[in-house]
Amino acid sequence: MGTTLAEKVWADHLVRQGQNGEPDLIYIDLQLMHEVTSPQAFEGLRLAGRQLRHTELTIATEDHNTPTINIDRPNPDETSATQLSTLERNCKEFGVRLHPLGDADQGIVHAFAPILGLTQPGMTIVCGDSHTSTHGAFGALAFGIGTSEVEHVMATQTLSLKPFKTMAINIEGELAPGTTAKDIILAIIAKIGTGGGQGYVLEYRGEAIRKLSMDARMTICNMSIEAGARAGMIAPDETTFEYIKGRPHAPTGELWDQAVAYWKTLRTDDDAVFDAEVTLHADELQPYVTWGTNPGQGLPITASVPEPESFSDATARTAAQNALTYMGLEPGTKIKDIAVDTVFIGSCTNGRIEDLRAAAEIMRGHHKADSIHRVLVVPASSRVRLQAEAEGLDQVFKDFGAEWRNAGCSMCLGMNPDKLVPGERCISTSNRNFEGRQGKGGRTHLASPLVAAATAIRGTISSPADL
Ligand SMILES: CC(C)[C@H](C(=O)O)[C@@H](O)C(=O)O
Ligand code: SF4
Repeated sequence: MGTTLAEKVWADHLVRQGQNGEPDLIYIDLQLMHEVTSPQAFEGLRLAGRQLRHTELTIATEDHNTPTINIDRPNPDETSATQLSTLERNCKEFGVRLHPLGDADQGIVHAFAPILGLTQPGMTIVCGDSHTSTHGAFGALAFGIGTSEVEHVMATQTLSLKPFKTMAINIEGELAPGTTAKDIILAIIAKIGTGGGQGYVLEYRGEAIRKLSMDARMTICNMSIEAGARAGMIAPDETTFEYIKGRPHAPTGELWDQAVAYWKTLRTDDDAVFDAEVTLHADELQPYVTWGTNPGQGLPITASVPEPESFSDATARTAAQNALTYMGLEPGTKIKDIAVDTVFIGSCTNGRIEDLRAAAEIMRGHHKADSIHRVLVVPASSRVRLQAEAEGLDQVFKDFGAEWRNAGCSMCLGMNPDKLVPGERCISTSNRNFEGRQGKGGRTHLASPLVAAATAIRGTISSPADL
């Protein structure tokens, strides 16, 4: 019997196979790092008097606690300032490469690495961050780990793990205009639920996936964790190789040819069997928007806020009831009738250059609705910011009445000054709509950059087709 892509990458990194139900020992090719989940790991190494096993295989950036304006001034938040200075001190002491705030390669951990060509097919990549699944878009086995595991990887370059189960997610057909990778993943999570992927590596396959750019594939893999999965992967193909070629860390010359030859073997065999399989038809998809407080509580934009009684499952019913109370929504309200205060375009889900281009395309020649309080456009990495500025997108955003910011996690989560105030309603291109996620009492509707941009023009949740 053949094997799946995930199983191939796993097998190629097996240091020692676990006996009698014990976990396997897996080699880790790359560890990415940020300020939030690294301090205790460094402290652990320090206390044990250890060094990194492979200093060159851990690379850090600053993203969660960084402000996105006045970055040359002292951080206004003391805790954030301490987090950042601690990372800087730790990286210096242990010799870890760091892209700090102000560096041209600084950015959200899941955005800066692919841009540098650090993320490559067939690698095992870890980070103390759940959205590490993003890197699976390249056919890497990439997943979030806890702080003690971060320390373990630093010390040994390995991890002790039980193999993941495999799930195929087939996306057949083609996306209609106005629908995007974000709608695919929101629809998947709405279908399988926030626990549907638990224990699995998801492999996204099918015609719609093959046609997606790398930026779009990253959007999909990014949110695998929101379905509860350990990781998400897409088999590498010409689109992948084309993206990597010529990037600073991409192999060159003969090594490039060897790499591509290996990467081409990284696909699920025709006779391989997945532990589970789900199919979705891209051509039937509409733009998706969440109405609740978990990423699975999403619906097509033309739907109405559901009645909690419509859920047959008691837990789902209570969850819907609580979500509606928190979100300040009445059942039966058309999603398109919901007025928002704030628009956030950014994050490791949708802050890449193609997302900004798509948003700018819609905003060009328009101005934000008067009822919209603020529109934040935040590039996922400093390279994306530079690229956008070279293309004049920053001017389009500014003319529109949006704020053009420096790179970072920004309003994706309330760990930096970009926060919602209680009751503020936001349409956001990020990946989590949990209570308080974007600031205490803030209300989040997840959507694509196209929907966010159209909403900024009309003031109520809208798709480009409504313009
Ligand atoms: C802070 C970090 C550990 C966290 C994560 O693991 O994902 C954050 O990035 C998030 O998106 O909630
Ligand atoms: S942008 Fe959001 S989801 Fe991504 S790493 Fe930052 S906080 Fe986490």
